[in-house]
Amino acid sequence: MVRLQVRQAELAPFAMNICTSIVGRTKAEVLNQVKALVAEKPDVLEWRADFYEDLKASEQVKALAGEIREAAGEIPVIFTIRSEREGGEPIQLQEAEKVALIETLAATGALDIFDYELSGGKAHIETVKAAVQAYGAKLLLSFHDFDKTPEPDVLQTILSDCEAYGADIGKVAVMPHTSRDVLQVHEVTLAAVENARIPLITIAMGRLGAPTRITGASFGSALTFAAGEQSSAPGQVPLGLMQGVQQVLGDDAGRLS
Ligand SMILES: O=C1C[C@@](O)(C(=O)O)C[C@@H](O)[C@@H]1O
Repeated sequence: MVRLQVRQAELAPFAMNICTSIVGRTKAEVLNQVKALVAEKPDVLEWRADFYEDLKASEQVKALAGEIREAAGEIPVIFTIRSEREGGEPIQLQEAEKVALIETLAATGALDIFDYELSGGKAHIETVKAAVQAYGAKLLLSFHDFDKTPEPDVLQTILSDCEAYGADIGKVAVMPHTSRDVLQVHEVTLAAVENARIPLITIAMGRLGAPTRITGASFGSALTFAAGEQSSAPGQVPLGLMQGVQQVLGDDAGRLS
């Protein structure tokens, strides 16, 4: 099993690193959120740039990425433009413009990991991968289904496609409707991580799926997303609570007896 190497790697294999998302609409909101979140010491930050109001102004986006980097210090930052079809905010960019923006941002060296959706297609994935990896950042290929939990064989294929398409990290987030759906996310993860050579992140969203955000490490998931000032997807546990839980799960100070 491959672990995501960030700050709390020593907690593995019992606990997960925790990521929290910046979802500001304006520059001021983004920077205020970064400042507030950094003070809470998440292991990873995600800039959900689809929330940002002016993605078309690439020079401003570049400058803002630099300011986020500076404020984040040592905390790795994921750059994400979640598409509307996969649960993101409406944006003004076409797919090719999104890819071009990622290329521009990768070259700045300000961001550590770039999330790109598998549904963007092979050609775009190749372009993003080349740009991101050329500048020493990591490619995270992702898949989201806000309506349902796909069948286990479909989920399995999606996770192996992430690796086959050259990702450094793979991620799926799906919506469960039954407890069996939740169990399937864990089962698929357990099977997938046995063969994977990259870290995998799996999430069942919503209230029903919330246990996967807490106990994912036991089944091989590498990272969990917790709510910062605002949540970025349904079912996220507040950051402070999640830190407490993962700390207890991950340390060997005898708090679990
Ligand atoms: O892909 C993910 C996972 C997520 O959707 C969640 O369910 O926590 C939250 C998103 O911000 C992130 O990009």
